[in-house]
Amino acid sequence: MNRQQLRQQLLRQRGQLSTAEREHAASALRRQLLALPELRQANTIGSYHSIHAELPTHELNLELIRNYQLALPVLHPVVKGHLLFLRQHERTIWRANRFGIAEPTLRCPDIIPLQHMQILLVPLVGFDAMGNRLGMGGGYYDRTLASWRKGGYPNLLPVGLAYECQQVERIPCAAWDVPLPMVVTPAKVWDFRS
Ligand SMILES: Nc1nc2c(c(=O)[nH]1)N(C=O)[C@@H](CNc1ccc(C(=O)N[C@@H](CCC(=O)O)C(=O)O)cc1)CN2
Ligand SMILES: Nc1ncnc2c1ncn2[C@@H]1O[C@H](COP(=O)(O)OP(=O)(O)OP(=O)(O)O)[C@@H](O)[C@H]1O
Repeated sequence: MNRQQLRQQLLRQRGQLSTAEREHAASALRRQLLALPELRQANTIGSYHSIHAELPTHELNLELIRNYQLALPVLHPVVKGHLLFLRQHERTIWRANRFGIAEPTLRCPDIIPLQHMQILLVPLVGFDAMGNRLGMGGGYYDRTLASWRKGGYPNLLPVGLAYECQQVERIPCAAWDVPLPMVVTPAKVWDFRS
């Protein structure tokens, strides 16, 4: 199965989860994630607004913002295929981007560079036992993580969030794919670093 076929199959499977199953998974994942020792040392966390059948992140983001500075992705207005991360605050004005995802309106003082984050939560469509990741196909997070992979942000831990059903035996990967060091599912913390 190629990447596109695998993506379609995984999106179909994910789409079949009921609302109750999704909410239940989100609350179990929240418990796993908030108990991570790596979160104790963090002060700035990059997250995202879930869309479609993605594991819901709304409650998680509400909890995170109580204790951390939270940064949310914005499609880069100039550099195509790239993301910027913006600090969320009480005056943040939201708008839907071209994928229908709510993002903060761009204000330069709100930009948080990746070197100032300790944790970056990453959406995914599928992952395998090596931490390889399959996303929505835009390459946004691969570009975001390209410098991290080269050792650019030694204090940043990217963490994929997924349902159990998103795990597959093997993701056929491309040269630009950046394997994740950690994936958290409702049942388990997958630490691929050791
Ligand atoms: N919640 C969330 N935010 C994110 C991402 C993500 O995967 N999830 N992205 C991760 O990179 C970036 C946006 N990338 C996206 C790429 C494609 C589609 C999308 O819906 N594409 C098709 C449907 C694809 C399909 O069903 O096969 C569409 O527009 O209808 C959405 C987001 C940045 N923000
Ligand atoms: N570091 C990079 N530099 C330039 N192009 C890249 C880079 N990473 C990915 N791309 C391009 O992005 C496209 C989509 O990549 P891919 O299918 O791996 O996306 P994805 O990981 O599924 O999506 P996302 O990261 O947005 O969730 C590819 O055609 C590839 O050429």
